Amino acid sequence: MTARLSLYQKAENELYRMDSSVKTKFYDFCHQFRRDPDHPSLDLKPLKGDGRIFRAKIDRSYRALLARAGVGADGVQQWLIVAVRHRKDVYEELSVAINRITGEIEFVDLGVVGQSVLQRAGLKLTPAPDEQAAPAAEPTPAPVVADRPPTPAEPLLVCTPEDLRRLGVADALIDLALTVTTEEELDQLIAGAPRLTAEVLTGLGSGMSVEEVEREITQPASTELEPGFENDMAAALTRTAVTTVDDDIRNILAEGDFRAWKVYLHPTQRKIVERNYSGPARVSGGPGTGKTIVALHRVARLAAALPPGHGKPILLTTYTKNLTADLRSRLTSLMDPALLSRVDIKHIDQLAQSVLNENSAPGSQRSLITDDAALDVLREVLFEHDEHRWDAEFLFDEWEQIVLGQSLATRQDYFKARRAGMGRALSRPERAVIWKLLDQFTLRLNGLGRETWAQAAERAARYEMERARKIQLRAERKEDIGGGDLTHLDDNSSAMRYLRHRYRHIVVDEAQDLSPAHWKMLRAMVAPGSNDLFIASDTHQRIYDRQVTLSTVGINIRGRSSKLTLSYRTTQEILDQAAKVVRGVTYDDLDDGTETLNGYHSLLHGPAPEYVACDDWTDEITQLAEALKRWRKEIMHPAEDGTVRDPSGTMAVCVADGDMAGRVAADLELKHGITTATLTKDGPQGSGEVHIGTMHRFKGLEYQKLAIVGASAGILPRTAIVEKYETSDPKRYERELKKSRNQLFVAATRARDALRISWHGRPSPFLPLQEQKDSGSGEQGDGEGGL
Ligand SMILES: Nc1ncnc2c1ncn2[C@@H]1O[C@H](COP(=O)(O)OP(=O)(O)OP(=O)(O)O)[C@@H](O)[C@H]1O
Repeated sequence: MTARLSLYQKAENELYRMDSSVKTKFYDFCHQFRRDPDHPSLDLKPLKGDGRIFRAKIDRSYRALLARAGVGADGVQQWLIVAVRHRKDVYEELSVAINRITGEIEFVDLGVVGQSVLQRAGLKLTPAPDEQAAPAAEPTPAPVVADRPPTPAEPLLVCTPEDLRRLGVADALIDLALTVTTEEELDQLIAGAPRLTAEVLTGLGSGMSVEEVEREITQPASTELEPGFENDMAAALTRTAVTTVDDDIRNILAEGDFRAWKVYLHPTQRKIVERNYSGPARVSGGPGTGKTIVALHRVARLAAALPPGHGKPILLTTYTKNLTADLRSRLTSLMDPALLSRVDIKHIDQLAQSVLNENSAPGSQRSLITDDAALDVLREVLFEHDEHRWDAEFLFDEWEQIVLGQSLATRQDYFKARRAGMGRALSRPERAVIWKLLDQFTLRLNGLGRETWAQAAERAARYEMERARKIQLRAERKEDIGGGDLTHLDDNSSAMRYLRHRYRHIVVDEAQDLSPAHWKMLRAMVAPGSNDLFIASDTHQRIYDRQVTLSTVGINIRGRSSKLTLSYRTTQEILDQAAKVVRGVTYDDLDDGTETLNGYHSLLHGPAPEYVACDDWTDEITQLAEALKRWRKEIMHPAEDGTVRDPSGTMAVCVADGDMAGRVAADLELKHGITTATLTKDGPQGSGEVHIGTMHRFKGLEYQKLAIVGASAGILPRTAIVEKYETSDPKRYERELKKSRNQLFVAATRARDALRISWHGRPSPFLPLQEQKDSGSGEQGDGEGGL
């Protein structure tokens, strides 16, 4: 090897989209280049704009654009492939620079900036002379000033060149960005810009202030550059998201961007993964911003830093069973098997069950009962006591939120308990009656040998807290006597002597849905200290009625919170609409603060979501079937190299409840010949092409094309359930509405390229239809009852 080659992330993304014949030739090119960059077949020549950029031949039509990136520690010349272009798209006005904020190498190609912007800025691009047609090379002063258009329009961004410089926009794009006058121009500039520039401009374009962008986008991406190495390309290369081109690259290219998340982390993601936290830390961010990816990489990093040993000192947990299976399979493909064996991967209820098993005599375990079945038991108790002041739903909520939520063990505790967020005030005598009823209810469950999931979690938390208390007590006593053995303690059994916290590190995904009991259990399972808890969550996606303030359960994340804003999943068009579903509603940040979607954006673009008003159920299903068939055709359209994609599992239909899921599946199969698979808690059941499930089941998943069916008023939110709270318990009513709104938000953000929402009757009030109408786009038909 006489040259080392790396591939810039943007170039790799471009390659994924190219015909496979170009990919094969590119691979051969890399092979040749590494052996001998000066081989005549490669025809390596400098471009005139920036002395560091060269172009070389991949084949007759395609060129690799390369930047010299210094010499490695072993003396080998390093090159970075910054782009792969058709020869007619190669211009002289290319530049590479080291970003002053991130310290990364950035490549700027003015060729991708829109013509109107270039013209307004007075720039004209100079095509690079192609080797065959090239006249004798003449020095080309770049860029050339062209005629300016007569009437300059108002610039879109309200900031100064100095602001943009401070925010980290690439120097070559600062003046251009300030000449942009329309959103289309800004989008085009963003699409071709280096990553930090794109994020900053998107943030400013979406209305964030310079200060907000600085705080939420620039600061998290900043790196302290070693003095003296600020302009060192070799040092900058180590900070840049690149793939080292070796024999592995062929597989990466063959697999497409499916593997991209394993290879690269965005600098903001990488920072969050690699930071050393002095205590619990949290990453938040809108759907698809890579919170799960960050959590997985964080596990891998923590595992790599473990001292040698056995056992499983790291816990990776999440809320549901199918997400746990997904985390396991992704982690398996990310980590070395030896390190993976040090990670315990369990969903939160499974974890609680293992604690209860450990603490119960054989055969004495209670079996679990669903909330609906438990509610029936409570109804029986109320009936027997001829109690009508409160209905079973109200008391069940009181029990889960207040009694279990705050682990209240005695009547006195309940008298003193704060009931913030609960709609109805309760006097002391009322509390006395309620306590008695709930006591009867839990005794009844106990007698049946049953308990709810929430109850099990609360019991498990108590066992774990007791265990943590013993560990702490022992440690304190040991410290008091200056080390030594505690032979004088009452319980000096070996079980006690070797009692340790279960985990060294805990990583939690989809944390917004965990209950206070879950948090107490987790807190007690890991010793307080550096890197103890790492939490990934988005409270806009909270779809169970759980609320927690982490600081009240001993988890202090202040000063250790970070936010991701770039969606890798959803197009900007889908994201805009989804964000409107939750706009105007306040969300907590799992602590005392609030969380917003400010700066949430995507660099991907696609068609606007479709809103479809239908006449009735049959019409809705018929139109859905037509859309699914159209999508299928699009997915199976042969690629340039003739390959055809398998559409299985790329499309999904999301509905509000299980009954509707069954009806949609039956109608699609029987009336329209479309095969389906139902999403269950164990993943998709059946081998059909289109996945169908309730909104709860879509948490954490993603599909290329997604349809939401039955988005009608009365269903979203379910009037029959929420209506009764409107007057009797306004706070509960608000909570129920929010839960339903969040479900729609989660469902809509599962779509990658195409989203279609349909209803019959009146549309759901959560759909952003009025704005569609006002802007005169999107919606088809106007639905019964109007909007
Ligand atoms: N650095 C990256 N490079 C390429 N793809 C990425 C990167 N980070 C995330 N992705 C991709 O973006 C998609 C969303 O990622 P992920 O599921 O981690 O997001 P999330 O924030 O957890 O989403 P949600 O909150 O909706 O569950 C996935 O397909 C993932 O592979």
